[in-house]
Amino acid sequence: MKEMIIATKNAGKAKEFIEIFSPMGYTVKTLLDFPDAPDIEETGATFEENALLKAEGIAKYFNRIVIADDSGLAIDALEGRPGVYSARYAGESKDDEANIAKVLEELKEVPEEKRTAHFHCTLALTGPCMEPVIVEGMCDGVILTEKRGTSGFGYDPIFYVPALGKTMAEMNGEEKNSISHRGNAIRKLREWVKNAEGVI
Ligand SMILES: O=P(O)(O)OP(=O)(O)OP(=O)(O)OC[C@H]1O[C@@H](n2cnc3c(O)ncnc32)[C@H](O)[C@@H]1O
Ligand SMILES: [Mg+2]
Repeated sequence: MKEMIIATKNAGKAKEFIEIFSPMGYTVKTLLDFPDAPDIEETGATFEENALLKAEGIAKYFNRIVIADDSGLAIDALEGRPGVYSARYAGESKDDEANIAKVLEELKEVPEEKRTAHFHCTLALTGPCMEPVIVEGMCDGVILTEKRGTSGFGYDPIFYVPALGKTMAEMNGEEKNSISHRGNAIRKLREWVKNAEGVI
C-alpha cells in the first residue's frame, strides 16, 4: 500500500489532498490521524518558510517523506493581507467566521472593481536525506460583500471565482480542485510524486 503523510491539522485541506491523491492509489494520512505529532510553530515571514518549517519538523518526527501546505488569501486593497496570517487573522482561535467578518469589515468601503484577491498555496515535500521540493499554486478571485455557499472551509464563502461564476463554497470538491490554488500546486507536485514512486 502506498501511503502519503500530509503535515496538516486542517480538515478542509485534508479532504482536498485525499480527493486528488486517492485516485493515484495513495492512502492519505494527516496529522489529524496522529494526535501526538508535534505542533510546529509557523514563525516564517513567507508561505515558503512556513511550508518548509512544517514539512521539515514533521518529516523528522516520522523519519520519512511528508508534504506540508502553507496557504492564504491575499487581498489587493489590503496590500496582500491577511496573507501568511490568514488562519489567525481575527485571533489565535483560528475561527473562520471571525476571519471572514474581519475581512468584510475592512473592505466595507471598497467598491466591487477594487475587491480583487488571490489565494496562494505553497507545498513543501521533504524527508530524510533529500533536498526539499517546493511548488506554488494560485487562484484569482473577487471578495464578495456577503457569504455565499456552504462547502469548503476558511474564506471560501466570500471568494468568488469569475471563471466558474461561483464562490469556492458553491463548488463541489471536483470543481474547486480543478481551479484552486491547492489543486494547481498539487498538480505540479503530482508529476514529481509519480516519478518518485517507490521512494514515497
Ligand atoms: O497549518 P495547517 O495545520 O496546515 O492548517 P492551517 O489552517 O493553520 O493552515 P495555514 O497555516 O496554511 O493557514 C491557511 C489559512 O488560509 C485560509 N485558506 C487556505 N486555503 C484555503 C482555501 O482553499 N479555502 C479557504 N480558505 C483557505 C484558511 O483560513 C486557512 O486556515
Ligand atoms: Mg497553520
